[in-house]
Amino acid sequence: MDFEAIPGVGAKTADALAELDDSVDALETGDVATLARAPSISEGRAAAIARAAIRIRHDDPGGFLATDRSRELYRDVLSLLQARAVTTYAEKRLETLYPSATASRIEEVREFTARAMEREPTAEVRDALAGVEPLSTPRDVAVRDRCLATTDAERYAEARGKIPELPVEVVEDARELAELARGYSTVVALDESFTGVTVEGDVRVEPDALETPAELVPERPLAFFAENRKTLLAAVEVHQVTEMQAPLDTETLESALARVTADGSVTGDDELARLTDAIADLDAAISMAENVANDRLRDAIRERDVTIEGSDLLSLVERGAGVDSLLSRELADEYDAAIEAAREHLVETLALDSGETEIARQAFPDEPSFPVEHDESVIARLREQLEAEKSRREERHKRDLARTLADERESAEELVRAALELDVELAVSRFSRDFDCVLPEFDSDLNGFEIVGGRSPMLDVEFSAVEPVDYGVSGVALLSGVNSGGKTSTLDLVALIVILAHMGLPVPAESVRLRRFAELHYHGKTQGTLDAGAFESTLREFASLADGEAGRLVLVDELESITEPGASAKIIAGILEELGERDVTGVFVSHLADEIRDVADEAVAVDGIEAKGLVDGELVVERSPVKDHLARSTPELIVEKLADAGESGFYERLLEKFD
Ligand SMILES: Nc1ncnc2c1ncn2[C@@H]1O[C@H](COP(=O)(O)OP(=O)(O)OP(=O)(O)O)[C@@H](O)[C@H]1O
Repeated sequence: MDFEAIPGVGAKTADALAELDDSVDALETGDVATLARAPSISEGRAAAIARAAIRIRHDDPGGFLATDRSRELYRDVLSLLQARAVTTYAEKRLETLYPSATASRIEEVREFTARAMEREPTAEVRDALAGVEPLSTPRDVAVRDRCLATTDAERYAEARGKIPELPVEVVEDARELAELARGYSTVVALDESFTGVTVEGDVRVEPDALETPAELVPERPLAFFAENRKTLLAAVEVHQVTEMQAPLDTETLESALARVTADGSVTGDDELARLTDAIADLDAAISMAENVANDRLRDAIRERDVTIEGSDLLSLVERGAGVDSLLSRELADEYDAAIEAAREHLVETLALDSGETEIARQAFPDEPSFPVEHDESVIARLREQLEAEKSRREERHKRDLARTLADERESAEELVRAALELDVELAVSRFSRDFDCVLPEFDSDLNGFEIVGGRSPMLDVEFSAVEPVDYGVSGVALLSGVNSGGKTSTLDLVALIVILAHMGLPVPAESVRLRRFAELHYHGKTQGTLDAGAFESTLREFASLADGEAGRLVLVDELESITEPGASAKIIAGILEELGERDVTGVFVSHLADEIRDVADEAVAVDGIEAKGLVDGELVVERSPVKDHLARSTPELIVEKLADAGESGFYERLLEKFD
């Protein structure tokens, strides 16, 4: 794949992507976690690359979010979704969902969404997902207790290339092979010529061994399962609690994984456990056995009255004969019993088998001496024997396990991928459930949007307290209304729903119909009057807005705050006229609806968020804008209230000015 064809991917990034085994697949599926494993590619960049690759696939020019405010809202939407993901993978993967004007992309995500909305995000599955992580590549395996042997230089090179995990040795003859067998628990001879040769130790002649590397180094296929054991088990659990169809037999995988430890060794075999314990306890057991013998002998000596004949004493003194000879004469039986107790202690503590017992018994000398000391070379031999037995047994188990698991790697990868993808679906499902969402309906006959019962999850009130808003606009409209009536919140709601709809996601409303927009231009409220320079550049921005392509949705919040009210009304009227002539949908929030209507050449639609009245000094607002209705302003409402109270004729006369 030509990575450089992806917009924003230069030669360096393309090289980094090429270093990944599965970058093509990751780009195809939007697997941001995998892409971010490429050298020097951050997660944010990986998400941008994945989005760019998706855009190429859909021939999508991008740029739907045309202003800072619309981009800001998109980030907010994304955060709401990401907060509902369990795994980091899903969080990153959600970043590949972006608002698009391209039908095929929207449709692709809508199919995913329809599936996602069916999913039940139970606490059980979320708990199971907490243990699932993207699979990691196992570190290189190095085996030290097994080696390959050959007499042939070419064969040597081939073995080094094919089996880098094992040491490969060149030998001249059977004698050197035997020597090698003393240093390794298993030697695999690769030459036919060794067939029939008998040497001591575990030496196998296998001329075809290089053809079956997994038999030679079962550690190779096992390393993947060992490294990813926890994730694989969690992925199995995810499949079990959701009753999702698994791509492999989960019971077989579970019982195989129960025999692998995270560091790649095998467990679950009593004999192996015995050998492992014996090796670990050997030093402690030998010194305990020594103590047993010495304690017994010490007691025996202490209790004994020794009568020594003069000639013996003379011989001891003159010839420097050791006390040992006296010991052997006087305490031979006690010594034998003490040594027997020490040997038994060693054999029993380490649970040695008969072959090992034979070696272990030699650790204590038959010749009496005090204090009793073990023979370290015998213990070294015993240790070697135990370690060799352990290695061979372990290798056999690993080979068994490798046979069970080797062909399951792809299915295991699929198992984890499915669990991680489920988390992406569950995040969408939770979002949809938390905010009572529906899938919106795209309708090419509309020149705007129709929202019924829309509730924004981004307000500064609890979602349960958010009042539903019905609002629809076809063409261009002004939105008037009382202060704090919810005009900005309505624009936010429209933008939020439009962004979600163009991402292919469900929207927080009872129902939504809308046209597919080309771009979203949302201009938030400007803070205060602009100086001449800033005013000029804002005006330039709006000129390009008026000239831009068809099919846009333009949302503008109180543009009048950029300059004095009279000039603002004229500017807004001018922009509305331009937009009205093009195929653009627009909502302009303004307190100057009356003034704008006065200076506009064409009729301007005005909707209004109306206050139903004042209760305890608080406005009671009907949040859904009333169509074709200029809402009364807050001052007007207050004057009206005072006039109704009949306190002074002044209020009645003042009220007339508002008509
Ligand atoms: N649909 C709604 N449900 C519940 N509360 C809402 C809703 N819409 C708005 N509000 C509340 O009203 C407050 C004011 O809303 P908003 O800022 O949108 O009003 P505004 O009409 O734009 O005000 P201004 O004229 O001062 O710009 C919000 O902070 C929110 O607490």
